[in-house]
Amino acid sequence: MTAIAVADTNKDNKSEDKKALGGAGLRGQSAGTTSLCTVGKTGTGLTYRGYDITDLANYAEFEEVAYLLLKGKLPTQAELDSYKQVLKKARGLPTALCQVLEAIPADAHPMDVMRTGCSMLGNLDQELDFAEQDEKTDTLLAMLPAIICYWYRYSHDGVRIDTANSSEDSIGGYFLEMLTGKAPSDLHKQVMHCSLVLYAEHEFNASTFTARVCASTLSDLHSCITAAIGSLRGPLHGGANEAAMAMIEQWQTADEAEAGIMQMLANKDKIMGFGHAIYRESDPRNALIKAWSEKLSADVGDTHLYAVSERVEQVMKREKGLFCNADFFHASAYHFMGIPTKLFTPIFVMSRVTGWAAHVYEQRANNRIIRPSADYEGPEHQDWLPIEERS
Ligand SMILES: CC(=O)SCCNC(=O)CCNC(=O)[C@H](O)C(C)(C)COP(=O)(O)OP(=O)(O)OC[C@H]1O[C@@H](n2cnc3c(N)ncnc32)[C@H](O)[C@@H]1OP(=O)(O)O
Ligand SMILES: O=C([O-])CC(=O)C(=O)O
Repeated sequence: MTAIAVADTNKDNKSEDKKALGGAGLRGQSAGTTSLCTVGKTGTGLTYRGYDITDLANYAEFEEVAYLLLKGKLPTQAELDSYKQVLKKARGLPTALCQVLEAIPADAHPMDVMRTGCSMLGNLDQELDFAEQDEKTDTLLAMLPAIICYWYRYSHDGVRIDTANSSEDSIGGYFLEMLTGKAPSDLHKQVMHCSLVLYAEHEFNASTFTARVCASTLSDLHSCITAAIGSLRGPLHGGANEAAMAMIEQWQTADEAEAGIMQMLANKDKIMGFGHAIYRESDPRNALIKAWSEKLSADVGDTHLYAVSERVEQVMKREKGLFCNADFFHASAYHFMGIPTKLFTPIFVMSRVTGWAAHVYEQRANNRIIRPSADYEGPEHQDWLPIEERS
């Protein structure tokens, strides 16, 4: 009797909670404090340390935003120049890391390559004291583009690239040069700055929260970032930009796209690159990357992909009231720049490592181990059964 009464009460509480919190997934609950970012609050709804995302995306280089997140203020020109020099000098991959990357097969998932690369670096460049956190983050930020490009070029083209030598002084430009072996255009470098700025930070999203949970045990930086990469990999989070590309490239015309989306909605499929856990009306990053996608579409003489993407956006609004999140127009933008689809989410990592590291610093500065409770819904007490009496 008692057990049933308790179970019923829990059930009632749970449906009350569900109504109050809009469901599971810790939605609507504050899980800590941060001075890094607001999501869905004032202005366009996204700020980094008080600066609106539109200003940052339109006027800042990615390295300025990295500095803002990691060091707490926008850099002066002299500070920015010297920060970029530090990052540039740290790019060359250690031989032992190259050897590990060469052992990873060409059909590996590039996010697994990023995870392994980060983890291996944690063995070669150990964080022995939290006083080293800035230096370790700089090295990671500098090496993540090199890690993915070294593996990609070796496993796909049989080429060992020289990761230490590049005239490109920005992370975006360096990535494109390492990937293609050619100097990138100014247009492509501008798009990379915007994209990396948009992806840099987003409060307590799943991967950042993963990093903070790991940091709260007083673990090392590489463990926190490796864990975060694993969380970002999933298609409900960072992996959505690749999934969106796989979807839109099936369609040759906007009408075909409309029919395809209607069918997917009838099948109750999730449409990748749409919806958001926090934003209700729009994701402010969408308009910014969409504008670049349109520009790139004209630049490459695209005949259909941008039109397909726009039609998907219209149909999703009309049918479900859902809007594009940061990932949707990233798909076509990256595609127009000639970036292979499977490298889309690793670019997200190259940027978000700044937000993750800044959150690790915050967590360390005011730490209590993150350890929530759970509502138990398993069986009540059970009597022990010797193995021969079990069925
Ligand atoms: C950078 C980023 O990580 S942005 C997110 C990238 N992820 C994606 O694009 C994946 C597709 N989108 C989704 O799966 C979800 O919108 C998430 C994971 C982003 C957010 O999930 P939730 O917070 O649970 O979404 P939310 O509570 O707003 O969902 C409301 C309803 O809309 C539906 N919905 C939300 N997004 C979508 C979508 N993309 N396609 C179809 N239906 C959707 C949900 O199924 C839910 O319906 P239900 O109440 O009948 O179950
Ligand atoms: O905030 C989220 O849940 C997901 C997201 O948009 C991000 O991490 O950029």
